[in-house]
Amino acid sequence: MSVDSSHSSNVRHVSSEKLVNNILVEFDQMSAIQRINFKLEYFREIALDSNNKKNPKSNNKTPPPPENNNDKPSTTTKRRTGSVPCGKRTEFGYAKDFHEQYSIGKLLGHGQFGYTYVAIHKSNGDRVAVKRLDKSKV
Ligand SMILES: Nc1ncnc2c1ncn2[C@@H]1O[C@H](COP(=O)(O)OP(=O)(O)OP(=O)(O)O)[C@@H](O)[C@H]1O
Repeated sequence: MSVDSSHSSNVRHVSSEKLVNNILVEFDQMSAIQRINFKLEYFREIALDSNNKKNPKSNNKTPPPPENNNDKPSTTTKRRTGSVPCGKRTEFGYAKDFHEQYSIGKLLGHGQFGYTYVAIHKSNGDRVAVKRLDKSKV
């Protein structure tokens, strides 16, 4: 499955869109088990991040960062497993111009976080499933 983030009204920069497109092309090539692991890891990241935002000083299970190490920002939510570092810009080598390459077709269905459409590659006719995410929900 692929994901198209451009539906969101608060797209901040092109690199972010590129990252999402690249991640989703990778996702398209994963096996069912890999997709499940990807989703689990993704939602774990969101839960961790949202917990840290809500309770920055709370007594959660994440150990506090070492004090006064150096001037670098804290990395308490460091990724532990998985191959796609959510929130970081990663170059997968795929083109970012999704809408140049694909046209969006009919709606296939929807989940909690967005709607899934058929997308057709404009030059070779390949059909893929594209998930359009509302960024306010992730
Ligand atoms: N490759 C596909 N081919 C046909 N239909 C698909 C495809 N992928 C998804 N769909 C349809 O889109 C619906 C939503 O898919 P999606 O993967 O977003 O579900 P989900 O994982 O439950 O969503 P969420 O994670 O947002 O809760 C599916 O129930 C299915 O009907």
